[in-house]
Amino acid sequence: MKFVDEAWIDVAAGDGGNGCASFRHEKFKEFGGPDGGDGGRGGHVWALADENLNTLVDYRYTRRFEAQRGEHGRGSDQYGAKGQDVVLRMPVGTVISDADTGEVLCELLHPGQKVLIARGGEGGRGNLHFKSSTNRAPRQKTPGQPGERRRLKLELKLLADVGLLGMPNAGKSTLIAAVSNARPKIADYPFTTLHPNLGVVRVGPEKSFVIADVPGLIEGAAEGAGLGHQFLRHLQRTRLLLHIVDAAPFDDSVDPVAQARAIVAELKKYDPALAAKPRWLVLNKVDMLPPEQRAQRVRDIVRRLRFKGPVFEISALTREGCERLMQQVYEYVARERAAAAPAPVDPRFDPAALPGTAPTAG
Ligand SMILES: Nc1nc2c(ncn2[C@@H]2O[C@H](COP(=O)(O)OP(=O)(O)OP(=O)(O)O)[C@@H](O)[C@H]2O)c(=O)[nH]1
Ligand SMILES: [Mg+2]
Repeated sequence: MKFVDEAWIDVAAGDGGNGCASFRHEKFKEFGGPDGGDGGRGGHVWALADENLNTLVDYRYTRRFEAQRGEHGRGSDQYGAKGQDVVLRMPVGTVISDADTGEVLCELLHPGQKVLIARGGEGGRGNLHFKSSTNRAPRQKTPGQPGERRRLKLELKLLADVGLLGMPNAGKSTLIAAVSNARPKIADYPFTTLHPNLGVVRVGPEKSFVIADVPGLIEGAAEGAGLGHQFLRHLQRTRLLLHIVDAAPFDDSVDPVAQARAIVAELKKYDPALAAKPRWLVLNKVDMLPPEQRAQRVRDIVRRLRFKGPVFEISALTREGCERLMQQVYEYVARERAAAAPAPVDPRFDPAALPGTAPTAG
């Protein structure tokens, strides 16, 4: 399932340092020549495609990036130092455009691709360059040029790493709302979610993954019951499924184990490959279980399901256990990403054909 992650940032390259007007002062020499050095170039701002990143969520926290200005030139032929560059790491697949004009500047397509997004100002010239046969003592110097400033829009189309699976009302949307930036509709009636929702879960700086909330599945979905199972195709490219089970159904006649089994049966009917995907059992609504019965009820469900994989007890409502679950999901996803083959390079990509993308020597 495709999802667009967006961010707006302001970038400012460094201004160039000013050139200097100065004259040599030496003992016993009345007229020293000009010795004012040039200002240094301001730092550039670059975008760098990093295969280890997969969302732009970090750019929602820090939105302004400034490269260092160039140093001013000084006397005694001293040139100002260059300002330091800033390199912004972004996921492969990020499209960078000018937020004001809408013009697409570039698309980061291969890991390691580096693109100049704001050019540092050139340094000014010192008076040592202005010496001529007619002017031995020039006072001219030029100021540094301003660094480029732009407002950029970053866009990334991405795929969900993790899918939520479960009966209507199990609490899938409540969970995604508790842990991610997604704000789906939540209600105490089945089939509240009619369309898949995606959210970005951030567990730390540059540590995030994408989670998909799909409409609830019921027994007979393969034959079209409820909303059917067409939504399951959105889960096919995920790396992990979280099977959300309501561990404390309001109606006592509802058995969480039977509900969980029905989901697995539908999954198998839809696509055995999907059923074979890594799946963790997430028992939700544990806040509704009487504390003295909780451990026993959980053990019972797991034993009767003969579930062998990881089991989590959470309350999407009170958020108990949610953070720990997301940490573990992140670690799992990060390991899977590292093991996956690097993304293939798009042969259509030609940096020269795109405006503003030709990396210049920095
Ligand atoms: N007590 C309690 N209630 C919860 C918990 N999680 C969800 N709920 C409630 O359960 C109801 C259904 O939650 P949703 O998140 O809409 O369920 P869903 O799985 O997305 O349902 P569909 O979109 O219909 O498939 C809502 O009234 C939630 O407030 C929980 O951990 N504890
Ligand atoms: Mg829902």
